[in-house]
Amino acid sequence: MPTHHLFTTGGEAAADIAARIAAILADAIAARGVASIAVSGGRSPRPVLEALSGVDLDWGKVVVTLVDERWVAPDSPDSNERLVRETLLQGAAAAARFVPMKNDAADAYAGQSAVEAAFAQLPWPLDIILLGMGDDGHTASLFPEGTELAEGLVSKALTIAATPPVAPHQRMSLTAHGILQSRHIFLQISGAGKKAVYDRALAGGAVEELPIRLALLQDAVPVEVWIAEG
Ligand SMILES: O=C(O)C(O)[C@@H](O)[C@H](O)[C@H](O)COP(=O)(O)O
Repeated sequence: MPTHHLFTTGGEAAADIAARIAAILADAIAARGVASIAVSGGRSPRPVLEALSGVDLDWGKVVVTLVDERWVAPDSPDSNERLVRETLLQGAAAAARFVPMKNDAADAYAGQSAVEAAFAQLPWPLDIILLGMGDDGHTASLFPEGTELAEGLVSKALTIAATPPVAPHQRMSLTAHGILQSRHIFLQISGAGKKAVYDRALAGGAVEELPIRLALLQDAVPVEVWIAEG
């Protein structure tokens, strides 16, 4: 059962998530000399990443990567790498080592083996995986009815190339296996619509129906969920 943190506004939730992330990263540096986090893209993480950027941490010992990426140029407005560079990797936090999920391959399928090789070098288990959830219950780029969903749930690889059924751009995503190679899973939920989907996911059922269940219906990795009303 996840631990829940309830807030009225997304801003309050974001500040609290950033503080929790900072504390875990600091503990990881103290214990192992390195800290690692994979963050999601989309809208939800932006205020978290901005708040985290201002935290006093030994950023040179922090590895930052992504939960998923859209297969677009790193300067595209749709690039999650761009989001992370513009928000988190500023000021002192620019000293963190960023590991991209996109390379120069013509498409995500052609680029996957090089991404997998780069990800194999990360310090697994990662300290924190920061997930988001779509209105359809997808997490990372593991979409309900996605062609690659079944493989993404059982693969022993860390990453998978995928084409979303509806959303734009080919994706590179962590697999379920990759997401569960972590010490902490954090999830951000905001608004009544997503809260309803979240409650349905938590109540149990097929992971294929609501892929966020891959994180919620397991007890190997502790999960914390920040729920904001708006
Ligand atoms: O790059 C992405 O699109 C994601 O990582 C994706 O899984 C995201 O977390 C959800 O779609 C929620 O997105 P919002 O936070 O924008 O609602």
